[in-house]
Parts: sequence; C-alpha cells; structure tokens
Amino acid sequence: MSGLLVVTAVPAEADAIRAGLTDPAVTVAPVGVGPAVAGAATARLLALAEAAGRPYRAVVSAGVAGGFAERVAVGGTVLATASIAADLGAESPDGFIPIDALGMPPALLGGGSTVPADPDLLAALRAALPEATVGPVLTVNTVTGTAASTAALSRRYPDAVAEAMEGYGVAVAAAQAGLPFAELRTVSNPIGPRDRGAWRMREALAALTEAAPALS
Ligand SMILES: O=C(O)c1cccc(C(=O)CC[C@H]2O[C@@H](n3cnc4c(=O)[nH]cnc43)[C@H](O)[C@@H]2O)c1
Repeated sequence: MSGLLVVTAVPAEADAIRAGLTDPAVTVAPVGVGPAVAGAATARLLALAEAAGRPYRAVVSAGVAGGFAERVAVGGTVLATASIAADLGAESPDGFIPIDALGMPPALLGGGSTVPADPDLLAALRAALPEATVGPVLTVNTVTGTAASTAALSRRYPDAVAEAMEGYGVAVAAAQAGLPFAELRTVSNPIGPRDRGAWRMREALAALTEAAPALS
C-alpha cells in the first residue's frame, strides 16, 4: 500500500505543501482548477496506483481558499467536516434547491451534494493542527464575487467556513474508490466583492507549508 495522495489545483500549492512535508510516502499532485478536472484526475491517479499494486490509503484535497470573514482570517487554516457542492442543484423563484432535494432516485445522486470527511482522518488532522478552523467547506464552480452572492451563500450554508473549487470533486473520486477523504485549506482571501489584488497568496502558501507536516 502507498501513502497519502494530496491533490491540489495549481503547482504553487503543490510546491508549498512539498516544502513542508516530513513524510516521504506522501504524493502531492497538482491537477487543475475546478471540481470536474480535480475529480477526473484524482480518479485516474487512484486507478493507476491500484492497477500497479500500490493503492493509496487516503486522499486529501488541499490548497488555498476563500474564507467567510466572520469565521476565519486570511492566512488561517481550515479543515473540512464535509465538502459540499454548493451550486449543484436548481434555481427557483423561491431560491436555490440542492440536488438532494430535487426528488431524484438516490442511485442517481452518488453521495449527494455533501461528502463528509472521514472521521479518523479528520481527527488526526485536527490533532496535528489544533489552531485550524473546522467546519463545512463549499465547492463552487464560480468564485463568489459580490456582497449579494456572499450573503446568499452564507444564508444557505450558515456553518460553512470557506469556499474553494475542487474539494467535492476529489471527495467523490475518493468515495468511489472506497478511500478515506479530507480537505485542508489555507485562506488567501475573504469571500466577498471581487478584489483580486487583495488576495494574500504568499501568506496562504506559507500557511500551507506550515500545515504540511500534518499530512502523513
Ligand atoms: O483570479 C481569479 O479570479 C481566480 C479564479 C479561479 C482560480 C484562481 C486561482 O488562483 C486558483 C487557485 C485555487 O484557489 C482556490 N480559491 C482561492 N480563493 C477562492 C475563493 O474565494 N473562491 C473559490 N476558490 C478559491 C480555488 O480552489 C482555486 O482552485 C484565481
């Protein structure tokens, strides 16, 4: 059995994690931005490792994220209790309806729009990162960029601590392979009106390096 597979979106996130890793059995793979490419690439990496007789033992989606300002500061670290596909569903005049509430047969929904973190893996990460903010992390296809959509998202997911773009896709790939999953994020920007210049990427990448020893 191989070690842990850590999936990031971009190479800068992978480099930051590698810089802090203490366990040589951890593989870090940058696979692209968004849940579709992240899910497909993770599934392929898991299948190749299994076919080679060296299956991974667990999967972590890791990288930077937007944080809900009242719950986590820029530069802070977040651990997901669940990864939620926040925009998977239907709009209606009465508001957003999550895919789970559309009346589809359960077999068509996979795990639904919420994939909980593996309890043991999450407990190990929490023990190693006691300062981390813990709560649901949303997966979005579109970076939230207005005050109105931030407020709407916050109303729909009042416990959510952060949003990113890959966690749910990676989680579904891990679940299909029967592997434990967790999501670890560091906050590069507050969720809110778009201000790309205010993203603190360097600070968030440094926090990823600091958190990396927890990945073992
Ligand atoms: O400049 C942009 O608007 C932009 C749009 C998409 C991706 C990026 C990246 O730099 C990719 C990195 C990665 O960052 C995660 N991330 C960071 N902050 C947020 C956020 O506020 N909302 C959603 N995702 C965020 C995400 O996982 C990207 O893959 C730049």
